[in-house]
Amino acid sequence: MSSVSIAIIGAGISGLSAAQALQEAGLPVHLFDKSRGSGGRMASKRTEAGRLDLGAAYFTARDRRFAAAVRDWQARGWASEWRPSLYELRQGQLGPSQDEQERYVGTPSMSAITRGLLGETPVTFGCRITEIFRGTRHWTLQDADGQSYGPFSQVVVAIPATQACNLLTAAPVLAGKAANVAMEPTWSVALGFSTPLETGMDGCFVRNGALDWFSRDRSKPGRDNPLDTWVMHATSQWSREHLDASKETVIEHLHGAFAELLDCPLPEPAFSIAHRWLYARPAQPHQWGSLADVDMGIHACGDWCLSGRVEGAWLSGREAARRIIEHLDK
Ligand SMILES: Cc1cc2nc3c(=O)[nH]c(=O)nc-3n(C[C@H](O)[C@H](O)[C@H](O)COP(=O)(O)OP(=O)(O)OC[C@H]3O[C@@H](n4cnc5c(N)ncnc54)[C@H](O)[C@@H]3O)c2cc1C
Ligand SMILES: NC(=O)C1=CN([C@@H]2O[C@H](COP(=O)(O)OP(=O)(O)OC[C@H]3O[C@@H](n4cnc5c(N)ncnc54)[C@H](OP(=O)(O)O)[C@@H]3O)[C@@H](O)[C@H]2O)CC=C1
Repeated sequence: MSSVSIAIIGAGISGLSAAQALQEAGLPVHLFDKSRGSGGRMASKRTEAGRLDLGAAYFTARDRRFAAAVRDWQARGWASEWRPSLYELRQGQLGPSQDEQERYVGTPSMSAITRGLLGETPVTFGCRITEIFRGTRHWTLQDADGQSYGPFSQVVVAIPATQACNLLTAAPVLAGKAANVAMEPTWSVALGFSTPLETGMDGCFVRNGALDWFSRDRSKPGRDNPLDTWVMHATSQWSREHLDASKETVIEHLHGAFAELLDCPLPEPAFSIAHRWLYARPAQPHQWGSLADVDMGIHACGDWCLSGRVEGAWLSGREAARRIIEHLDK
């Protein structure tokens, strides 16, 4: 086996899932991420109201391999089951909508899972990769400041499709597939209240107008935020139509939609924050697993290759790793 590292661009759940599987097979990896930390859309934002899950609110585990990984994360204290009191808006009426679905969250915040998976893995943060070149045998990466990294035996591109296609030019078939995946935006807003809201709801599927979903942070296990914080996600359509709205406008609008829906008085929030996810979810899910030119040694993975959720992203990273290991074993 080669002692030259495998480069993984993106330290979200798909990149880290690939990294873990490759390292378990004895292959050295090096991760690159443009952010200051791991997690991507599964990260939590550090705010004056505590750590807030402004991206993925929770995840489910329907695949047995992913369910086994989640049990391992639970045993390590990185994740717990979340049993929210769920509501739904149906024909204009809010009502309880409990189900048997098991849902999980990172503890004490969503970030704990990717922090745990990252462990001691070599990583370069604050590094936006802009180009990937293949020489006669190896790959070289270049970042936005013109700095080069390499050599690498293989490259795994584990970032949203819209961004991935720019890095996949060495493999035009892969670049073409990524270019055809539209990613939808999501505006996310958190509001914090000094007095806890008097409602029995912990989470609510709204899917109407501006609001898609909202949930109460303190109903999740391991949270000890000083305020009663609520995170709301706008629908894809509303987010698209308000893509360039100011954060203040978005907060005001989602606050208003939340207040109209609630079954209790809503005091003025003591804290508010908005975050725009430009590439939140693929418009249509694909069942590719991962994309690869195995002979060249270039792979793409992420939620857009499989289901558009945390589970799909994790499975896609595993699949990219499996194909690399299989090819090297030949
Ligand atoms: C608001 C919102 C709510 C969601 N809710 C849920 C939910 O309830 N349940 C669920 O299962 N899923 C949910 N999701 C989806 C889930 O978060 C994603 O499916 C999953 O986290 C995607 O992981 P990933 O590794 O494919 O990509 P990402 O998490 O996007 O990771 C990609 C990483 O690559 C980095 N990167 C990008 N470009 C470059 C570059 N050029 N160079 C270096 N680094 C780069 C980014 O910084 C990022 O860290 C939600 C997403 C959003 C935005
Ligand atoms: N905003 C984004 O960018 C974004 C949001 N995503 C949301 O993530 C969850 C995850 O989906 P998953 O399949 O893992 O979870 P669920 O089984 O909880 O939800 C799937 C959809 O099923 C409906 N649903 C589920 N339970 C109930 C319930 N008790 N009452 C009413 N409805 C329920 C609901 O919508 P649909 O009926 O299918 O329209 C759920 O959305 C999911 O919420 C995504 O919207 C993922 C990625 C990006």
